[in-house]
Amino acid sequence: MTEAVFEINNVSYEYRDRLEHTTALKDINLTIHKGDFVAIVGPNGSGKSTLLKLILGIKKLQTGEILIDGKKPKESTFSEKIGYVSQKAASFAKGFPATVEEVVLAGLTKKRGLFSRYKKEDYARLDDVLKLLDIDDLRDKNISLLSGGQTQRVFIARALINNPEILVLDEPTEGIDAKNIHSFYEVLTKLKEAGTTILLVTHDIGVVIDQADEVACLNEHLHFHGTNNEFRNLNEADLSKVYGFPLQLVSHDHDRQCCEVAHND
Ligand SMILES: Nc1ncnc2c1ncn2[C@@H]1O[C@H](COP(=O)(O)OP(=O)(O)OP(=O)(O)O)[C@@H](O)[C@H]1O
Repeated sequence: MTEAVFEINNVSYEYRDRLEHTTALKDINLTIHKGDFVAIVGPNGSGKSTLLKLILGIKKLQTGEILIDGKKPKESTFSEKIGYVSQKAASFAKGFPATVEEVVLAGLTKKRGLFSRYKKEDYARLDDVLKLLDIDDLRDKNISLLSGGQTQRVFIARALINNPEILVLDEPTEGIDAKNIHSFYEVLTKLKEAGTTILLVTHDIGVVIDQADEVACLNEHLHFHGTNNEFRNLNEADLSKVYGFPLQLVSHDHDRQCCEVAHND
């Protein structure tokens, strides 16, 4: 087994305001290894985004510990090696007056500074990521004129321009059509082959069990963490238990595949 990139130990999290406390995560233990493609699945409100935000240091830990590359996040330089695409990245782009090239290059701001000029190697890397995501023909277009799927690719390119070792994606295929979802997963496969660790939050269980190496099912607690084969071999009762609410498997063709899941209630 390769070394651990993220170690999440006994992590709990509550949103607190004056009137109420909402528990988002309870006692989560999860280790993610270098080069793995891990999908985090769970129903709405199950704590997926909260867990990603804690891992990325966007939210402050309340209970437990998260180690990145064996170190506390503050002592680690690893955060520079993480590319993140948030759930709402594409919707922020509406009405934003910038071209695709400008948005993707902005991914280098942390490395190059806000006002420094980009280098020749930055433009070479820009060419590479635009080609990888098949958006090189859009480079001079205003981002606000793109479709949802194209915009999502632009934000993935922006996360990739730094050559991250880890890519963290929060529901990246939301609002994208089937054809574009397929080519999006092809990109992830290429990145995985190149050694990138991928952490993907999604509702798309059918696609995920084909693509990811491991599946983690979250619903406040971590109900299951195992290989995609172990996940695939769960029976309906187990699946409902690990997913955290009653589910019915919908089989396709002759193969028993949990391509889709539906509420029983
Ligand atoms: N800013 C906030 N203030 C209060 N409660 C919040 C806040 N953000 C999230 N929550 C609550 O925390 C819980 C977990 O939310 P979270 O966004 O992590 O879930 P999720 O699994 O990512 O959901 P979805 O699939 O709908 O994106 C939910 O009950 C949610 O209502």
